[in-house]
Amino acid sequence: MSVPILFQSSVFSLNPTRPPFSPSLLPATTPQPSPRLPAPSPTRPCFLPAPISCASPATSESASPDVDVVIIGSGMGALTTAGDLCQKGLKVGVLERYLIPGGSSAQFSRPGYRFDVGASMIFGLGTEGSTNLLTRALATVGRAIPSIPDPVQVRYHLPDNLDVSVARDYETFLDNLSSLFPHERVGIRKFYDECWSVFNSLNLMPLRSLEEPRYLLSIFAKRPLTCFNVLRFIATNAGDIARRYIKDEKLLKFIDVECFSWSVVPADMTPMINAGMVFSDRHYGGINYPAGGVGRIAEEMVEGIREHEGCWVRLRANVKNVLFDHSGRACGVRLATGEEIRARAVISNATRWDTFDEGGLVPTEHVPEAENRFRDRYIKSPSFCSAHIAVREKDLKVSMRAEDGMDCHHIMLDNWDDMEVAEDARGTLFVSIPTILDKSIAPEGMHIFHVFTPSWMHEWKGLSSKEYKAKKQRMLDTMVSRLERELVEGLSSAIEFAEVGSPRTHRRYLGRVDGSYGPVAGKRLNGLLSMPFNRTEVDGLYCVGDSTFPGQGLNATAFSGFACAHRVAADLGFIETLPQPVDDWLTKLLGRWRLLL
Ligand SMILES: NC(=O)c1ccc[n+]([C@@H]2O[C@H](COP(=O)([O-])OP(=O)(O)OC[C@H]3O[C@@H](n4cnc5c(N)ncnc54)[C@H](O)[C@@H]3O)[C@@H](O)[C@H]2O)c1
Ligand SMILES: CC(C)=CCC/C(C)=C/C=C/C(C)=C/C=C/C(C)=C/C=C/C=C(C)/C=C/C=C(C)/C=C/C=C(\C)CCC=C(C)C
Repeated sequence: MSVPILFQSSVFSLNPTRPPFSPSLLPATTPQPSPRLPAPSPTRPCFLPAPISCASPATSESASPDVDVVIIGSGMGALTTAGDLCQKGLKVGVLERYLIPGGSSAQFSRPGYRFDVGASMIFGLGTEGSTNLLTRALATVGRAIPSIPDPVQVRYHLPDNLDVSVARDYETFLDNLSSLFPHERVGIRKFYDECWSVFNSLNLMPLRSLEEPRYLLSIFAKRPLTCFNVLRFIATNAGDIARRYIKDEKLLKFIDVECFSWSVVPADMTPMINAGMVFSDRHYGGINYPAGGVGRIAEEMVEGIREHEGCWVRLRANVKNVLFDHSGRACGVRLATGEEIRARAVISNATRWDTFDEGGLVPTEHVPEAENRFRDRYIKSPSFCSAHIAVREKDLKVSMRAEDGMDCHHIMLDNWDDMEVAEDARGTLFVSIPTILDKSIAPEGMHIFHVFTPSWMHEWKGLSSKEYKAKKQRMLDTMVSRLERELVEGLSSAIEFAEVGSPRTHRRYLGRVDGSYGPVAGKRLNGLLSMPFNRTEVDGLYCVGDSTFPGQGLNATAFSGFACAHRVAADLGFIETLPQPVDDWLTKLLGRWRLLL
């Protein structure tokens, strides 16, 4: 049975009859006034260097006020950086090309519904430790949002009838898995305990910029054993550790799927630091759904940033390129409208490719040689074909109640060989039903299903409009029939409407090259240290988000946001560093060492 696709060309676009979020967040036509530099700030310390003048000859007086830092994009990486910088007393401007903030963590509305653009499985909203980075990001702007704990991170429906629930409680999860592989009971515990060892170390540290030597020296001095434990794992991948303890090939395949489900690469290519975070935090802080939808996090961040004097967020502000002064230092941005905004530092939350590739934000003559190293090591991961589906509960033949055992997140795979990308929706199928946790995001009696499967841009190129629509319909039908067969009987006749997004949709609405989920290692790399940090080789230009250490994921990009804010604040004189020559020398030394890895 074929499921009708409604609004299919406008997925992620806004319903004009319903504001996407509180009206106070609607695009500000006039940014809040910010004093021109070098206005003294009460929090600005005496070691602040003289302001840099951005004297682009082609630059006329900008209509917008100058800021300390201008940020391109409003993904979670950008908003975390902005929040932390505002809190440190800097004047920050955020420019987002789309109508809603949050990038892949935004939400779009249809009458009565709030759909999460990206995944609904949220790490980092816990209350304890130092790795609850979304909670911490919200706190920088004085915000907190209620969240709903998810008792099961994910339920896997895998080949060979392997059905595994990842319970919030660690021991319950180990028991579930060990009952399926009793001969590997010891190995299973050893592998996941190693993940805890990484996590416990990270969770003891204040998480800041790893390219700021004063911070690094201070945490090594305070917690030497913890740091050496992190160093022990930082150049390894999860597959290496899993193989050390586990021999059963089917169990190793399960661990591949466990890694692939968030890193989009198998365990051998997944950095152990990230595996340690994900495989432990789900049992520590847990997976928590933000009440009202994932987009609430970005909305609250924006409201909080706007409350800081001189800080602003502008929507519908498409940055065309970065501006440079006579010395080659990045000193502002030019919008598609021709408007120019000057800043002492520029941060790009666009992907590395959208920042540095031809036609990107940085003109070719300013692209540093060092970018070739990134291109050589990292490739774009595939994008997704996704469907946001509104479903009538009364027409389903299964109970959708958590109490009856229905989980919010599922991963389905019919054939081990199809894990990475299989054409026509045969690959890994990701399913989230956030209304199981939060009924407020859909009308009474309705559910939201968000279903997606990896898909490459090239499969969607060169299609006529009719072929494009037909392909979307085929993908939707395949995804729905897989789901109906394995989990939700009656689904196809309970669908009110569905909106399908392709890699082309993700490119268009999220501004991500080829709609990619993010960078993945193009060849086997040693762990995480070769991933770029936030500084670039261009003076005054920084990157934040999933193209920087430690990669994809909201909590990961929030880490990159805190790290970026720390390094930028240090470079602009808002945080005390080691004396400049020593700071420079040690940072260079660290950079050289990372090149050897
Ligand atoms: N469960 C989860 O953990 C979860 C859920 C959702 C998203 N994610 C992941 O979160 C990460 C978030 O990523 P991120 O912070 O790197 O960013 P992002 O891609 O989400 O956001 C980047 C933002 O920059 C904007 N932008 C790009 N170019 C621009 C330009 N020229 N001018 C103005 N704005 C521009 C885009 O419109 C977008 O809003 C991704 O890895 C994503 O896959 C994870
Ligand atoms: C010398 C040097 C440099 C150094 C030294 C040593 C040290 C000190 C180090 C340190 C380090 C650190 C701090 C690190 C950190 C890290 C971190 C924080 C990380 C994080 C991570 C996170 C992550 C990765 C996450 C992720 C997540 C994700 C991606 C998710 C996703 C999801 C999805 C997609 C869902 C799907 C499913 C369904 C729907 C079912």
